[in-house]
Amino acid sequence: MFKGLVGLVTGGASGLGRATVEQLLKQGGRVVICDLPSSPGQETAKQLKENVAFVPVDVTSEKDVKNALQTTIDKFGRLDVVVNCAGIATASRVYNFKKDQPFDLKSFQKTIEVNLIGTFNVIRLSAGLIGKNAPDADGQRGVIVNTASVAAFDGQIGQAAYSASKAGVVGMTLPIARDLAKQGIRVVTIAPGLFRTPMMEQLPEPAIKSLEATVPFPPRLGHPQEFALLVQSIIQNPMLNGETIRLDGSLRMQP
Ligand SMILES: NC(=O)C1=CN([C@@H]2O[C@H](COP(=O)(O)OP(=O)(O)OC[C@H]3O[C@@H](n4cnc5c(N)ncnc54)[C@H](O)[C@@H]3O)[C@@H](O)[C@H]2O)C=CC1
Ligand SMILES: C[C@]12CC(=O)[C@H]3[C@@H](CCC4=CC(=O)CC[C@@]43C)[C@@H]1CC[C@@H]2C(=O)C=O
Repeated sequence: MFKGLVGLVTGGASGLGRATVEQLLKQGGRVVICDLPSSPGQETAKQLKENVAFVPVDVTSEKDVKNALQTTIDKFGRLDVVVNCAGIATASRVYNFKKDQPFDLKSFQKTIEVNLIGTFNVIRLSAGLIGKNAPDADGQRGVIVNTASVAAFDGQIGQAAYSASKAGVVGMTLPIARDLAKQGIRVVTIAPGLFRTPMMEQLPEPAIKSLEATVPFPPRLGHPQEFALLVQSIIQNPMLNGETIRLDGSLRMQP
């Protein structure tokens, strides 16, 4: 089923995105990695060698995303699957009473811009291309997978911007799935708990250890490959659509 499949993965140079790129390639797919010019995307594509291309993309830019889609067509001739992993994590309380300072509005806007609007930008621009595929026996033309976070549901202190951005991704999942249903394009969102990636590794190891202890089972950070396996299952299972799936070892984050 994956043989010849063409995927585009945003944030594909690192963490959950990179694991997804590797899994799609392992299954016989071809992949376009979209990530910031400053990311290790070029080296990643070189390491992975065949059936992979890197395109420098800021997901908030219409021009960049259109360019990535054109490269996808030029190199691989079609697009079947989009996986949106690009994202940033920011943390600040709504008001810092010690410094007598409100939340910086630019930081709030940037978080929404990348995590929510960037995801929407990629979906809106790629849907037309996926819709050009001939339908399979089930009428399916392709799949879009988004990445939210459990912070969309149990946002912690300091996560107003991050949680709002991820809740937006959860909120748009069903309406976009409905918008694209007639074309046979499915839309599913994954809400990961805590995964060991460079984003998580910004935290000091003792903080990571104490976070791990809050995960009921298995009491550890998720491996990025476990995220990639869920992406694979979503692609394989035609009944999954319009839904957000928590992937969190039953974690409910504390305030
Ligand atoms: N690691 C974790 O525990 C969790 C991660 N997530 C989400 O999963 C997604 C992937 O995160 P990780 O792999 O952990 O982080 P990461 O920091 O390892 O990877 C994120 C990638 O997104 C890219 N990126 C950032 N802004 C971009 C932009 N404007 N345009 C294009 N690419 C951009 C970065 O360059 C980076 O390569 C993010 O959306 C994150 O919010 C959600 C829940 C938990
Ligand atoms: C986003 C997430 C939870 C966080 O808020 C942190 C982030 C790792 C980097 C961080 C460093 C800090 O000093 C403040 C907190 C945070 C922004 C975490 C990575 C994954 C977490 C998540 O999405 C959980 O669902």
